Amino acid sequence: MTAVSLSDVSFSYGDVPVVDGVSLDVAEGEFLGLVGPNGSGKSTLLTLMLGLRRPTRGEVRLFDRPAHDFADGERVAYVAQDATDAARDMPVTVREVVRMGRYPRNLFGRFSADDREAVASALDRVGIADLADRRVGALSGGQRQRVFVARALAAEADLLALDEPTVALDAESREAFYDLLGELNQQGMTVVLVEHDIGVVTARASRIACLNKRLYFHGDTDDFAESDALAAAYGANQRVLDHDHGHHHGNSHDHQRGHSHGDARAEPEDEQ
Ligand SMILES: Nc1ncnc2c1ncn2[C@@H]1O[C@H](COP(=O)(O)OP(=O)(O)OP(=O)(O)O)[C@@H](O)[C@H]1O
Repeated sequence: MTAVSLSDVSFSYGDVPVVDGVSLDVAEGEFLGLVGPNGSGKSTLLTLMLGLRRPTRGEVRLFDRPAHDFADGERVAYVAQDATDAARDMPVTVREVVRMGRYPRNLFGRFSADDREAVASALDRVGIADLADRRVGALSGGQRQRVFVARALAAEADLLALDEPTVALDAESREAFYDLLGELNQQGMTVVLVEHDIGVVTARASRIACLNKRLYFHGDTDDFAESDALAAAYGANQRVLDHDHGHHHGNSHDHQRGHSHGDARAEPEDEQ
């Protein structure tokens, strides 16, 4: 089955168009990397995919139903860009956050043995079982991201959507986190990941969508490296070099400045 299907989707904030005529499908079990320059509409497209915004034109379907029909937390888990910042001040434990995955609409429900088992198993799968009783605010950024993934697993989500989840992490933690996403994808989870570091995405994702308001590329990761879509989407004056795995990048400073290097090699073009 198709997890997400976008047909000619456009979106404007007021009269400012930010997504223009995007059509693409995400198959169940796929790992899609959504890349593009800052402000290219990636986060907006992700929220459209999840039915959190309605397109100004076109249609979005999730698991063969209109995306906006989905209840909060139903089949889909979303780790927003600022989720972990907000969590820093929450006076709750790791276990309590993961439990929320069991009751997206009923935080005060009674927990069955099944629920307890699902929470324990989710904590275990993301490797933070030993942190279950710690306060979320007392964790590292990488550990906190795992809490949100565990909550998605406890909710038995079929689609995990993440928006630049490792921006605040150091290089080692981000690699470990993406290894985890890769493992979950191997186990059947559909993953859609917005990430500005093209090298990281091409190392993990099976499919790439490259966006700059419109779609410049959608296809297999291997074909992306060969295509000139990257240069076209990022515009002239943007030189993309080989990814240097030993080089630390991807911190918030990098993020604001622009883009890290990708495996894909491209020369600037005159387009735009
Ligand atoms: N709530 C909003 N109201 C008005 N304009 C917005 C809003 N959110 C985003 N925008 C604008 O829409 C455009 C696309 O933003 P979006 O956050 O989707 O891009 P992005 O590719 O995810 O960017 P980044 O990589 O910087 O996170 C930008 O020009 C942004 O300023």
